[in-house]
Amino acid sequence: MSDPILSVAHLSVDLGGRSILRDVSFDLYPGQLCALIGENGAGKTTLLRGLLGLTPIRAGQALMDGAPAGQRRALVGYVPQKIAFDADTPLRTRDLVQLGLDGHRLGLPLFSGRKKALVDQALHAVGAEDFADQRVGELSGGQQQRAVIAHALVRQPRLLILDEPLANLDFGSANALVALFGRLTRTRQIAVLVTAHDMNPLLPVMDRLVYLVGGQAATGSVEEVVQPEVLSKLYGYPVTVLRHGRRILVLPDVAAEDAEAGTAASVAHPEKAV
Ligand SMILES: Nc1ncnc2c1ncn2[C@@H]1O[C@H](COP(=O)(O)OP(=O)(O)OP(=O)(O)O)[C@@H](O)[C@H]1O
Repeated sequence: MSDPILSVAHLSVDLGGRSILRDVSFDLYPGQLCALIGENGAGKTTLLRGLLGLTPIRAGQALMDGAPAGQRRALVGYVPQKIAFDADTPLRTRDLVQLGLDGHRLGLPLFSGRKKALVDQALHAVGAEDFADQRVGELSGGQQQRAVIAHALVRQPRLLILDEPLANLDFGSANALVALFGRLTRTRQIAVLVTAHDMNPLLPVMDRLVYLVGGQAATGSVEEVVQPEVLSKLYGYPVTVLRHGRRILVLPDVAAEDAEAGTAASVAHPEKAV
């Protein structure tokens, strides 16, 4: 196997005097899609910002292509959370994608023919040709996501990072985007890191999983990570894993909690023991 494009080892981050991430480790290789799953406030965005060198790391390291992550931003296409455009934003999809080239190359302009070819390639890669000349503010949520992904892809990054790209999308649009992530990973052999609250939509394309709970992570394949023992340790209380068809649900293990409470009650009130 080739070298990892991203290697995170024992990463810890503090913010505002509070520990937000503790001892997070995982590797990501070209041609792999990794889902970073966690509830609100679990630390997903903080982890991404640490990787990008936007938030200081307290301990551990994040290497991109062997160098400290902040020094390798040219390798990365980043789509932050919650990008929205006003209906009257005077920018076509094509212009937004081209900004991905121009914004980083001031003083070193590309020839316009080459620029147009790169923009067309990125629009094609995300299936945005049909709305390339439409204003971004007039696009649907799913189309806007495609537009910002094309913007991030236009410089042909080796690592694509997407923060909550499925938020607020209907089922069909989310599934179409997930299929797009799978295609980009395989055909371009790039590494893709996607954050989400729910792992289910991403299961069909996911190679690796980083499951974050309160700043601590379990990492590996879905089979390795989504196990009651692994997740119970992470949550700090018993959880059960239910599989229904291709869907997975992680729930507090009520039976185990009741049993534990029963034991505690028995100890506290031995006369009640059966
Ligand atoms: N600049 C900051 N200073 C202090 N605390 C912060 C700062 N930014 C984030 N936090 C805290 O860090 C924790 C993790 O936040 P983060 O945004 O990384 O979580 P998240 O998993 O991305 O959540 P969400 O899914 O809601 O976006 C939260 O408790 C948040 O309040």
